Amino acid sequence: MEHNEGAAVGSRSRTEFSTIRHDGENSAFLRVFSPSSSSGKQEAISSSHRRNARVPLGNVSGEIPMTTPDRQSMQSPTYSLGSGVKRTNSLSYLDPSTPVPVRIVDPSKDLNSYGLGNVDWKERVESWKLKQDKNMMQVTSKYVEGKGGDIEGTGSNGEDIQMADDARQPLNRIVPIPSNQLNLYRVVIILRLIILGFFFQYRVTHPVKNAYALWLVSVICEIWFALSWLLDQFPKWYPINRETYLDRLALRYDRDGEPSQLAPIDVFVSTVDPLKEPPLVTANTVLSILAVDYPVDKVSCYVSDDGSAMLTFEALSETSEFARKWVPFCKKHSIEPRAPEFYFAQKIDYLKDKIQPSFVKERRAMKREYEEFKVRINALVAKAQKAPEEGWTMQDGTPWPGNNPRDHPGMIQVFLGHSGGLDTDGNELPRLVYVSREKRPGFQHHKKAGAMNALIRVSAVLTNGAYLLNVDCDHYFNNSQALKEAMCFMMDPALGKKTCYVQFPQRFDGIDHHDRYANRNIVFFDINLKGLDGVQGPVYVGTGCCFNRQALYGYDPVLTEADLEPNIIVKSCCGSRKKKANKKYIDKKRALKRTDSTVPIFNMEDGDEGVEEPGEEVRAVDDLHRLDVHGARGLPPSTNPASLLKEAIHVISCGYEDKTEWGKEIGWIYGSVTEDILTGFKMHTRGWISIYCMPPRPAFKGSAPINLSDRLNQVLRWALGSIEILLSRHCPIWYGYSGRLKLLERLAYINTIVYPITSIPLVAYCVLPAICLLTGKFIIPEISNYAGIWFILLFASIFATGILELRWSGVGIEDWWRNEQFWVIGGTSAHLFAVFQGLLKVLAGIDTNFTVTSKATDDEGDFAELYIFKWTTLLIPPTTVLVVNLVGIVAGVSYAINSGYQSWGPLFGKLFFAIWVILHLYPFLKGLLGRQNRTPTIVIVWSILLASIFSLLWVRIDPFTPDSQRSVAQGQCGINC
Ligand SMILES: O=c1ccn([C@@H]2O[C@H](COP(=O)(O)OP(=O)(O)O[C@H]3O[C@H](CO)[C@@H](O)[C@H](O)[C@H]3O)[C@@H](O)[C@H]2O)c(=O)[nH]1
Ligand SMILES: [Mn+2]
Repeated sequence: MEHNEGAAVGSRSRTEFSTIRHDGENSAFLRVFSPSSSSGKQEAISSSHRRNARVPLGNVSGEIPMTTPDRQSMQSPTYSLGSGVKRTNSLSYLDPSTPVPVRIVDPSKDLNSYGLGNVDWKERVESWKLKQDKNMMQVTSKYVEGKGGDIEGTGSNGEDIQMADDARQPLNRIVPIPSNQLNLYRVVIILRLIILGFFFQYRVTHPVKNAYALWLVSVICEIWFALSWLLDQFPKWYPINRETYLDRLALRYDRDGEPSQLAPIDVFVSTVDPLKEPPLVTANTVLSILAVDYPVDKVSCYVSDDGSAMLTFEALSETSEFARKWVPFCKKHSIEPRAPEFYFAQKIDYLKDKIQPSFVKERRAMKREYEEFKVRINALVAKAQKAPEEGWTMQDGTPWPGNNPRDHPGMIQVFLGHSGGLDTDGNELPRLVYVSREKRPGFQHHKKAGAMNALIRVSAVLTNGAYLLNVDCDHYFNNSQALKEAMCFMMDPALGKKTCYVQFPQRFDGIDHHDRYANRNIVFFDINLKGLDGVQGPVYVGTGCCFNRQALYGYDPVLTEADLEPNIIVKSCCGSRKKKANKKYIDKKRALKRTDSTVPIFNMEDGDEGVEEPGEEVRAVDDLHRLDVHGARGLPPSTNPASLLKEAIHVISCGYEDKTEWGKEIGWIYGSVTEDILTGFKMHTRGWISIYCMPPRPAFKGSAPINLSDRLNQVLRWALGSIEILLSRHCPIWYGYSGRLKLLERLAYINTIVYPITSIPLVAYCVLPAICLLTGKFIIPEISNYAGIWFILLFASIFATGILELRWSGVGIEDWWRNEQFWVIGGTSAHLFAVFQGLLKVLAGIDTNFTVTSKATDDEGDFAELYIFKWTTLLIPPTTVLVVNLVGIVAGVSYAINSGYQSWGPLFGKLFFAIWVILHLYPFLKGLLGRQNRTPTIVIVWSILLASIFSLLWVRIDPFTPDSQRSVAQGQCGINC
């Protein structure tokens, strides 16, 4: 029975909101948008009603105190129904007659259909901006005072001066790649380009007479490959590395004994399916966030549950309890990583490094606590395996509102935080918020992008951090300093204003030693993204990314002429504290003042007289930097929590985004299953830059699908997402010519969306060797010495660029080779399907679904996962390519054997070609054959194959037959037998 129908009885006219108890222990409150009427019709309150809605606050404060630590009742909050308002039948309270242009992107647009959501939202955004501006001014004046004090007041103290000096040092710097490496690399690229020109000149002008079609196909393929090489190569022209200075960040914003000035950050975790994304995995991620090394009152963790699962909710409740012990333990002993599962999986050598006995003891106790926690979570999971007929019920007998994941009210519950009780050391914990946005049939929910946008709004209402960081539920903080790393860029005077996000590379646990299916994507993360970092910044990859809230709201960055300079700060820190550099700061300031109306007006010149003073430019930068300090927690403490929650529930209702720019210009952008690429692309076209941050200790770690079928499905989704973008209005080939997207950045985006198309020429090219072997024809006419040189040079230049690239990036040859292999495997399977599915989608309007990849809890160990074999149609094309080439080899070799010596020469080319294909598909073959103990099958197949080849060989080359006889035999056989 649907929860809706039952709950509708009588409740309809009684209440709007149900309040969940708020107990002393948990201090949690959940407000649930009440279920719809029995008719199942969509309902919501009108705006006027909503404002007047009386929230049963009395119930919130007058809770039954929890005296017994009864786990069950702690997990299942009780509802108490208060008197509310009547509902009306309007779907949403967006009043179409009220224009809500918060920010006009396109003035030609109808104002009524434009806006951030509604009047409330507009007010919110505007007050947010105002508050920020106010904060900036406060901080600025404070700083000016402080600065004076540092330099003159406590001037006698040398240390203080030193400190003040240090505090002005840049927070990050570009570590250039040695220019000799880079220059050689560039020279080789240019040479390769020239060689390629000559190569094509030869190829195009020398058709193969007896195999015209083969030649034509191969040349077309080669031209496409060359084009895609260009797209891939040139965005890697300016690779850079970066370095951060956490100590300077602390000196500047987080000094001991002073209130921290670090900006507040809201951290988002997305989860959807507790069966594929085990609650223990999510719990570990959440724990690593709660234990992060950042002022607790400046971190809030939002968990989006798109599956509206009571299991996720209860697991989170357990997690919040366990955090009270876990967080102080992490902080006391400064352990890493702060996700317990991965921390305890580390081997610790107790004999090394004088580990304190007290630590050993506490660690052991904590490990036991964690194991108990795990047992509780596993019990919840076990209980959740089979849903009761009537749906889940909470402890007090109230039905779980999310029983139908496609039709349920919005739910929010706040755990921990300011009023949520303290940890075992008596310290406050970061806020933890469970959010499950409303879902109703007939509404587009936009998958992950929709979930993220709901979180943007909820967080704006509840905590309003200046920055947002989002992770997938399986990507835990592996480095507790990650937020500070991001702040080294976001709070940097030179970069902060124009940086839309700081992307961290994705790193993974639990990948098989040889990374058979290139899951780690090392080439992409360590070569391509480093290259983009030197252009306009890395693409957004969906997780481990810290955003500027302003950029997500769709604002343009503050751009000035000085922005053409890559990183002014670097220059000053590298010693050239010259007048010229100094002038630039001043220029930049002026420009800023001129162009940016959002910057509060205060006299920046005041502190800046006497430009001659050494270090002055740095101070000027500091002033600039003041503009970058975002507001502290955006909400006054007096704000009524009940009304806030009410508003928060409202902003996650499913009609909320109707007729707004959410998903079009604001927030995560809709229209592709790779919402990440699209979202980042939009920001780059607005002129924002992004930053790639690779701390030595990886900031985040996730899990990846290590079995063949799951991996192919993941790659299929990514490729499909790219095709969706290619065929949308946001296609980087046509979109965004405002002059703010750098050319090389555009090339990179074009590359990330057209790459699936390469699968078509790739499949053709992989079948060609087999055809050649079977027909005895070839794609290249007999080669002259002159032509041969171009072929050899081409191979040499390809090889040389590869090697040099590996050198500057530090990527290993094995990773590179895996990447090459998977390029062929993915290309002949997933990418090919993606092209057709994508076309189908556009032509027939079939929606693509987001198939979430399962995250193994890795209890089996031994990479059992690697050998899981699931049949998918994706396997057919590569298998065919493989078999055809094997057959081709056998046919070719036996043919050559039959035709004698002179046929071996031409055969070589074809064989080489076919073997090239097979080598690339080798990991795929392994995946097809499954676990080691099933190998006999392949061994048999191979042995039969090899055996026949060798026996044939033996017969033909028979060393006992005299030469003369053999040539006779050849003559009889003829060429085309
Ligand atoms: O309706 C949905 C579907 C997915 N998700 C979440 O999206 C995330 C990514 O899903 P996953 O199956 O792990 O995809 P991956 O291929 O591993 O993810 C990469 O690629 C995705 C784009 O396809 C990005 O969204 C991810 O951030 C990026 O890590 C997970 O946290 C899911 O819970 C939702 O919140 N709602
Ligand atoms: Mn994932």
